Amino acid sequence: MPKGIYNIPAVTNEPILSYAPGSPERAELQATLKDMRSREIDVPMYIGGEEVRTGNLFAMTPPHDHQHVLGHYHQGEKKHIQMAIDAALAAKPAWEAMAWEHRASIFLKAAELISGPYRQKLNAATMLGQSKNAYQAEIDSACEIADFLRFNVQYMTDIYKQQPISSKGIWNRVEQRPLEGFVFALTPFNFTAIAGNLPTAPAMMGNCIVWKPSKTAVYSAQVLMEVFIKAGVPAGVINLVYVSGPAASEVLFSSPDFAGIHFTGSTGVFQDIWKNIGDNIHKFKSYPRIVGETGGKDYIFMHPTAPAKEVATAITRGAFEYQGQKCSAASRAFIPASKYDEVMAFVHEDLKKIKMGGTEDFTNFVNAVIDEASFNKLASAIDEAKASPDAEVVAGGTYDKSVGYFVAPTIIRALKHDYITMEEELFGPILTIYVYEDDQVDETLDILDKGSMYALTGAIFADCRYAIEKLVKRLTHTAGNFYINDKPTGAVVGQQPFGGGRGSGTNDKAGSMINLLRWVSPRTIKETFVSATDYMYPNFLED
Ligand SMILES: NC(=O)c1ccc[n+]([C@@H]2O[C@H](COP(=O)([O-])OP(=O)(O)OC[C@H]3O[C@@H](n4cnc5c(N)ncnc54)[C@H](O)[C@@H]3O)[C@@H](O)[C@H]2O)c1
Ligand SMILES: N[C@@H](CCC=O)C(=O)O
Repeated sequence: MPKGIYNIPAVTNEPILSYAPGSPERAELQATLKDMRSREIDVPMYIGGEEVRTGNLFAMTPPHDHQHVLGHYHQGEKKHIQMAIDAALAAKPAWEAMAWEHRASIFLKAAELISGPYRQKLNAATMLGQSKNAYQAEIDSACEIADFLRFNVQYMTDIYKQQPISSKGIWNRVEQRPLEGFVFALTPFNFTAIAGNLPTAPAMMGNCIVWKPSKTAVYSAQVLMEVFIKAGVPAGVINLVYVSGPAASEVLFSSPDFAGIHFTGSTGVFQDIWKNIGDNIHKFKSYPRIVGETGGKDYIFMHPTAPAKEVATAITRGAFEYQGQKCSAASRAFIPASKYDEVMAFVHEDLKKIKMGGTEDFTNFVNAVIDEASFNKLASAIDEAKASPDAEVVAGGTYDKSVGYFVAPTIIRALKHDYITMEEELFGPILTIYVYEDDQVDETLDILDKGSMYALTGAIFADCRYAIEKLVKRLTHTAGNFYINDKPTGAVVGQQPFGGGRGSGTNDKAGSMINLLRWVSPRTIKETFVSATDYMYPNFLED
């Protein structure tokens, strides 16, 4: 039993290491990459604390070197999902009963392991398996995941501390119960931090989890699981399975104990999942919590007063870092006609210098896209733009999949504001620019607002405070994360809580108290110190 009302250690963001030539972290990361690349690993599923091997092996390969095998994972089938559900339900009573400070300790320890002894292993796994360069891996698989774990522990205690008032003679309390049943964490390929956050956020609040990562991010998911086990997550609390999404959904959404889904991925998949849950609603013991952060058509809007160099830099970083595979990546830009040539001149200067290649060569700014399906989709979009009378490819436009899935940073100029790549998410290093007449700011804002189903991130650039004020107001519902004079990527846990509206998701803000509140079901307790002994109220008495 707790013998105190504890405060957790002060929480701050994990510092980003530089990996500059000669730095110790660069040497350590290079040695880890060499070691991990040189051997093949065997990756089991983890169900109820047991390593489960099926012998149905799938190869894991670096997207930038697809003939090199990093190892194999054991693919499961529907019965493994049922085993994971059973394990989660079996682990639940003890986990739910554990005092919060012990849950907190486990996840704070996981953060320390990630920022310390596991830092380079998790970075190297992300670099090799998901083709992130050292900087992109560091901000994701070292800093963002450590921040999620630490800040969420802080938010958990803040939630527990929020209590109602009590009148004289009574004591009101709110108890934050975990959900009844299990939570399904369905995670995307593009951020190791998100893959780690989706199972741990509900687990921290006392829930037990079935976790299915993307098949293209199993290599780093395995390292995350190693960390969770080392940190002391008990058997059955987080069960990691590799089963196809549709097969997993069929079993999970038929279980009466399904209590919620924590999803990040594409909008189409989320909408199918929502429908599926709706169709099965009569089967569940409670109304499942549905939390999903999905796609985007994130924008940069340049006002005629904005400086060209700053906008060009935001384009290069915001659209092409991690090959544009951030849900936050700029994929459409609105540039005034008077500034277009100047902005493009700066962007061309950047693109001339950018190197593209594998992640083990630290000088490569751009690496490979995640897999062949993505490569083919991006290559087709480029070919269609080249052939279309409504578009022009004004930068990049080349691709090659002979060694890795490489697509050069590409800019399409849309000659019509509703050209397809102005509206649909491609999820790759392709930015579409629409050039507007300087005196058509209002009309262009309407196009921006109505031109896509998404509302995830957006950035405005302006050098006039009246213009900034106007744009902030006019674009209220176009982005859940809005940037003034900065690129639309790179939200930091604790500083810019992340998530979007409209088709981009439920906007439950990953790494915030709002998100953690979705994983609890509060019970209000009223205790009366001296109970009433007379049913009568004074107004019923005779004069
Ligand atoms: N809004 C955000 O915070 C955010 C963050 C990261 C990524 N994203 C979005 O994620 C997408 C990229 O990630 P992705 O390619 O891994 O997404 P995805 O939708 O293809 O996959 C996400 C997860 O769902 C599973 N899945 C795929 N099809 C399924 C189906 N039919 N039924 C059940 N599960 C299925 C996948 O195996 C994976 O584990 C982009 O659209 C991006 O914008 C959004
Ligand atoms: N925190 C990241 C989230 C990206 C999602 O894929 C960003 O803001 O760029």
